[in-house]
Amino acid sequence: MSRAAEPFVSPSVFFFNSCENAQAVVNNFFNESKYECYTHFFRSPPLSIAIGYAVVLAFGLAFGAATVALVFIDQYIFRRAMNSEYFNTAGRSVRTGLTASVVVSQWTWAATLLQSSNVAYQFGISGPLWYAAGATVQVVLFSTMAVLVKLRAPTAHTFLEIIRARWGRVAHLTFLGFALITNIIVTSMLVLGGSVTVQALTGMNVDVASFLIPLGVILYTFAGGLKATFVASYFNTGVILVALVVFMFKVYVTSEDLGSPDKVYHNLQQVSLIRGVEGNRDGSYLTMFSRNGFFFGVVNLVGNFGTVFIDQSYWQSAIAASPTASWKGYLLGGLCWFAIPFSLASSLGLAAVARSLPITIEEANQGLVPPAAAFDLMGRNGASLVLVMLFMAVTSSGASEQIAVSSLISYDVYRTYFNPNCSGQQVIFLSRIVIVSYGLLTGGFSIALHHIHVNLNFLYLAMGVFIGPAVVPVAYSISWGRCSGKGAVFGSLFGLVCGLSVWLSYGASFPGGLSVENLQEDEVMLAGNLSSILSSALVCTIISIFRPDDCDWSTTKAIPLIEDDPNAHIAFETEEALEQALKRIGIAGVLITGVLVVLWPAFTLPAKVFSKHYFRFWVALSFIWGIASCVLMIVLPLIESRHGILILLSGGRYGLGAKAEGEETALEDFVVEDR
Ligand SMILES: NC(N)=O
Repeated sequence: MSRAAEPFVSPSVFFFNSCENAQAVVNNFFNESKYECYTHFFRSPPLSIAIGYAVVLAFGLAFGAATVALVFIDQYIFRRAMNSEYFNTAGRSVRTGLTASVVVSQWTWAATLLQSSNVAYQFGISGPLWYAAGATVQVVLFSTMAVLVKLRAPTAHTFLEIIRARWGRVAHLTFLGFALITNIIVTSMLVLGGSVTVQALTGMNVDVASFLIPLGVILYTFAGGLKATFVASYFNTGVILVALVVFMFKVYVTSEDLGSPDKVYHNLQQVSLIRGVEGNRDGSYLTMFSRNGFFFGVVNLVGNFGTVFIDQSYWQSAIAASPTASWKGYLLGGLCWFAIPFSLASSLGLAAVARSLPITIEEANQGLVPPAAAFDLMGRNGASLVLVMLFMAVTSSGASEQIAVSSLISYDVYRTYFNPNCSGQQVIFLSRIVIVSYGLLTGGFSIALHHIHVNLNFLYLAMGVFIGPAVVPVAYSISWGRCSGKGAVFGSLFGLVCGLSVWLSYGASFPGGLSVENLQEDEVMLAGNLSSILSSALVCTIISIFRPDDCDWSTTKAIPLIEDDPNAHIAFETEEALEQALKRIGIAGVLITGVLVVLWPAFTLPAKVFSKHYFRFWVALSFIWGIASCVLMIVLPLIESRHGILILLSGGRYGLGAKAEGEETALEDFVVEDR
């Protein structure tokens, strides 16, 4: 993180090591012989390069082949016509369980696994909570947007179509810029985090890994469109959550070196005494009183509003869901996702501290805390499991990003500005070209970022400065009829200029002037992120109050389809039910947000530095949340699609009775909500 977060050594404790390079030795306060005189953790890759290629290539190809097979069954056995509406919206009928599972997999980035443990490693127990809470609330609040899209723009394919229908060309182009920047930042973070970890664990060249990782994703996204990514997402989410449970049990139950909350607690206390955390109460890793943890929490909150609200992939999943599944899927998905950073970082991130592993700040900022902890506790099996988990996260989120960008280019560039009367087949053709080109391009971006020494931590913290200004105007586009196009455009551009000016000038004021290190300081990131989102919100709101729009949503309801889609026309009763649910969904979102980012952190403050009992309770909570999410995300989509599975397994002999005259196919049953 920043220099301010560098640990300090308590003067009351003397720690000796007899190494020749004593000054450069990192941690190892418990004198573990296997880490004697280590100056960094990854001296040599724990896995062979062949395993790296096997995971990156074979997994990618296997997923690609499985998805192509599913698409084949759907098209040729169940006679599903792949038109452009279906390719880009999955038929607007996906069920709650699968929607939630897709949300979990889309929102599980390389950073979710890596950066969350980095903040646990640097700030202690506050890091996992701030990471998880600060990135869950956006998904939960987005459930309101998901309902509003169904009510006010049921035929939309992208959120930019809504903006164009309301505010016209200038606003459309402005927010198209923000949307593409968001997708590029997110995809680069995915590929960069993935490739650096693949290199550390297997020795594969980062550039080669950056190029190969998007390839398998291209294959299945290319073949099956949005639904293919949804089916793959279900498997990815399942694997990630099972791996999470394995790691939790290893750290707190079965490990010979740790193996119980009490042992972890004892070691964390020892490390706090030897190398306390600057800005934490008593330098302890066991407290929510953490200045830099709090700064990170705010930056995390701001940045992630951008990566949900301005990322087409979340709008796309909302559009793809059936009306009732849209908001339920986001609420459930957000709450289940919480477990991934919280439980994983409370296990692997804290284990890295409790074992005093020789992980340098540079390695931590590259995202190497979980691979190091997993390798330390479980040897090659642990390293392999992290690799698979990471690959699952990168491929499923990467696929969503590819399909999101392909929709933006197809609908908002090609159809809007070049060929308004284009056919569905032209849209599918272009979508596929974009999927391939964007996949390759993001490999290139990630290589470039690596070569200019921009790491995962920097990108993660800086993203809100660039995309934060678009958050409030985009949210207003579907929720506030009086928000004007002028307010939205001026507000977002003003916010961008303001955020960048504050960030760059504040960073330049530190000794050494403008540099990546200074821009990465916690308070600099905090100032830049807050200026971006708040100044934009203020200007957009003030202009809209004085020069209001008068939107009755007729233009957004008239966004044209290319081929007809019966699910894009919402029945009157469904519309009424959604209107009634809207208020409750909004209240639920606000309540959950209040609990996660205000009440929960506030209630931990009286505990000051956690007692052993309090820490046991904390660990128990992370176990319950992790296991419940794992069971729900694996079982719920299966229960919802039991008819389809029965039909498929019995070759069509059983299960059709549940459907009216076999009106839905088996594969549809995996995703289709009862209407
Ligand atoms: N998706 C995130 N912010 O981990």
